[in-house]
Amino acid sequence: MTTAAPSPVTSASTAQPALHALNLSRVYPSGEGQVQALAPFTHTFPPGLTAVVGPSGSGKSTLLNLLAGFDQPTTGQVLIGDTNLTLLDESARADFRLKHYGFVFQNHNLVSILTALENVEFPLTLAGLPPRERMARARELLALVGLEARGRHFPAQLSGGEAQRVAIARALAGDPGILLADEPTGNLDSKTGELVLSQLQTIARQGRTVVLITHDRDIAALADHHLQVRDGVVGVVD
Ligand SMILES: Nc1ncnc2c1ncn2[C@@H]1O[C@H](COP(=O)(O)OP(=O)(O)OP(=O)(O)O)[C@@H](O)[C@H]1O
Repeated sequence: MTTAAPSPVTSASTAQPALHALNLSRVYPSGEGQVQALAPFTHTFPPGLTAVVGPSGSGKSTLLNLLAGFDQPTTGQVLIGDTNLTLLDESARADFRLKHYGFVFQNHNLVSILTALENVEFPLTLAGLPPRERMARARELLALVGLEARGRHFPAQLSGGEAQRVAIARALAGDPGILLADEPTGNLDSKTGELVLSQLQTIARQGRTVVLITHDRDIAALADHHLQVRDGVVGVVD
């Protein structure tokens, strides 16, 4: 008996590599001295939704930037499956990110002159997918975030929550195993924020590793796993 392959939209199609932070730390120069933005920290981010909370300036974005390979650690490594992200040069890191990571930020950063559908299609165009395939996939992704009826709307015609859900659909275009979200609900009222969070939960339940930075404790409470950052020290909250 043959089993149909799972749709790439409903489950992350690539084998799910674990995301490991190994003795990861970051020290920044500050005036004459230094600031330890992140103290050495070892953790495996499991598939599912991990919320990272902590006060302003505690080191959350530093952690996310290191996990993404946007910034290089002072000590330690980021391992994704067999790949040591920290040892890759900048262009190889960018390449790896394109294939394995999706990003959602506080501002949805949608292109204002493109429709919702075209915004989701955009990374697929860059990836060289033929027009028919990329439109079909963009439609599936919009449906995944419950916005199949909004494909022709421009960002200015969408609510903040809808625009953020389009941004989530766009982040999933490359079928990444890892989704990093920095305050994606920061500009939304609490009800809309919970709706966006529920989309992230759906994505996480498909086997992806989703890391969510948030100031909002109610939003964080809905995650599967919890980390707290204080003065650069990361702790697991049970
Ligand atoms: N490029 C940099 N150079 C020097 N110091 C930095 C740099 N980036 C961050 N820092 C410092 O590192 C510490 C952690 O900053 P980080 O941005 O990670 O905090 P955060 O928890 O994300 O804050 P927020 O919630 O306000 O975004 C802060 O003291 C910050 O001033």
